[in-house]
Amino acid sequence: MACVDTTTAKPKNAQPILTWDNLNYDVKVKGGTRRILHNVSGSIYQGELVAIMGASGAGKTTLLSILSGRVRGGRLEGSIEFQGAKRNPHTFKRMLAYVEQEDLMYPALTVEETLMASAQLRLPNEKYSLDDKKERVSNLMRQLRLSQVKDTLIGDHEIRGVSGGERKRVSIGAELVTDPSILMLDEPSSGLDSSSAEMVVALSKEMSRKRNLCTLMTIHQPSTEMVAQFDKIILLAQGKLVYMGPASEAVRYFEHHGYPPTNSNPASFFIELMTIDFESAEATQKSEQRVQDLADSFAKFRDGGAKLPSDSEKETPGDSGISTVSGSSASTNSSKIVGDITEEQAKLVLTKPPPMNSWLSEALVLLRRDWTMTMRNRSFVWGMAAECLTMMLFVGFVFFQLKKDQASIQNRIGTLFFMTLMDIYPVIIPAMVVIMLGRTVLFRERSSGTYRMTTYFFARSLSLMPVIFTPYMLMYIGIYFISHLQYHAGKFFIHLALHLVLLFCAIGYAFMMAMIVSRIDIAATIAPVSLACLILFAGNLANVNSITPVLRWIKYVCMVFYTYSGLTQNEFSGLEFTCSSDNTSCYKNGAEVIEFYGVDVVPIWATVLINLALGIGFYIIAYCLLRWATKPRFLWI
Ligand SMILES: Nc1ncnc2c1ncn2[C@@H]1O[C@H](COP(=O)(O)OP(=O)(O)OP(=O)(O)O)[C@@H](O)[C@H]1O
Repeated sequence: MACVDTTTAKPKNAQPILTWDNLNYDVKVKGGTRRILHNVSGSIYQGELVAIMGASGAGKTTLLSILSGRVRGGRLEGSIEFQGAKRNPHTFKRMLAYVEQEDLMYPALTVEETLMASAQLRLPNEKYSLDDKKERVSNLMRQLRLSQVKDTLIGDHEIRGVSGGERKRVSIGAELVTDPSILMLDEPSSGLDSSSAEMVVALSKEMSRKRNLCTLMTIHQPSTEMVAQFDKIILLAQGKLVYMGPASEAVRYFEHHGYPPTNSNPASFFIELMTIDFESAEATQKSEQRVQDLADSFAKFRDGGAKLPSDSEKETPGDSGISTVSGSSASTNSSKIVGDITEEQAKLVLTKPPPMNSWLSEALVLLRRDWTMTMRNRSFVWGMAAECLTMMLFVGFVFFQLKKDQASIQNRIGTLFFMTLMDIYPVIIPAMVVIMLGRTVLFRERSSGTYRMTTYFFARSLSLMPVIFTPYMLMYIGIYFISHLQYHAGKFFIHLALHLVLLFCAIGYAFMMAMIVSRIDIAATIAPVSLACLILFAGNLANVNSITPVLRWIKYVCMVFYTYSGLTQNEFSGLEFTCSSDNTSCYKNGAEVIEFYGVDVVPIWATVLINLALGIGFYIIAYCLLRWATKPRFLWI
């Protein structure tokens, strides 16, 4: 009797693109460890569309994460080979396109901008001109049926954008813009209506065929039509492999092993078989036993050569018909492609690849992308402008046209201190939120090695500066003249320089805080407290010379202290004040005020330089934290 191999359904003479052997994965749980995957082995070929299916908690995402090299924590055993050799982590991620369950993209970019940024960052300029990249993106949009929404924003729960199905296709497109060998998708149908989910699966199949790509996806409960699209399925139950082979043979396999189909949808039938019933202790034990039997049967079946008797009517000598399921097109293509690995690809497997493009080209692409996003963040841009205009009018008219009497001393000090605080609170917190909003996309892009961290850091900081510096400088110029601070060109420019440097520090501080704390709500609580501490040492609320020596040093790392000190010295030096008979104490000139407030410890030029150094220090710390916080800590075998 003719038999068919149902575990691999491999194209003749083809080498698998990815093979995994005896994968065991354990995680720490309260009171010990829990095994999530048990001795899972398998292989996939180019041109195949493969689904990992199983009930919730079966270990689908875990298996996909391990195969993609993105599993964190726990203990991993076993081996994985890419194109017949041990994987090189640096190069594997360039050959792999990984689409996470959540569509992690910038909501303020359009579909075309998102794909174009991916093409510009991930395709080498040496090989592809800008026009080539545009053409590639345009073809991709056509293939993924996205052309009609190319100018629509990606969107999120706040910004109206493309539909869920379209967003998923953009996520796929952003990964397929290069020519990966393997596409992995984690639950691509989750959250989509049935027709969008079917479209995603159908397009994945089309892409696999056209590009000779191996596509592996986890999927919870596909429709009958979707199951029919898969070349191969991998069924997991409680982390155990219960079937791996052609999708079309799965029902027959279970029937042959004593489980006749109970549902017209094969996926529902498989899930029923593999689900643990928690209704009662007896039901749980029975279903756990069934899963164990299924896993044992499959292990035995595979060890015994994985042959199912073929249907007599289908039987053709020398050809089971099964391998055609896994890829009539795949079979021809696979053997061709495996032999067709370019010299360049072969080299990549052995060595760490150089960055895709030059530092400058990468930085310019990111700067453009970040600038577009910043300018589309209307609440941030207009919020900054409105805040500065309001404060200019408010502060300017509270401290309107200051005179030279004794009351004006307090008012001048009030104006300068308030202006210093304005550089801090209203800048740091919104800037921190804006920086943190892109964290998830940053993690995704770093995991796939899309760009250098230095270019990201440069672009992100630079794109924020004009939006903050411009309204703030205009506000300070306005207040300066409305309040009538000393009309002296030198003093005016020093005043602006002191603010500019403090704003530079504030953005660095915001970056640092955004890297220290991973959640916006926590950051929004910690940042004001840390700033309040700094403000205490600014020299206005407490006389810095009278603070206990144990804490007095803090003023030397307090950027607010330097700016306030510089502004006060700049404004008061050279001023003469009038005294009237009502004044119980009287400052005759600015020098006396400066001395009384103890703000002359550091000369003005030094306050500017020290703040510049502190600012650079914040950026350096923020950069180191960025590298550390976003460093992929994946287990690798
Ligand atoms: N790091 C971990 N620590 C503890 N338990 C974990 C860890 N990772 C995974 N698990 C557990 O392992 C099991 C498998 O998880 P996994 O996310 O792979 O399942 P899944 O099949 O993808 O489920 P779903 O369809 O619901 O997403 C689950 O019970 C999960 O709670």
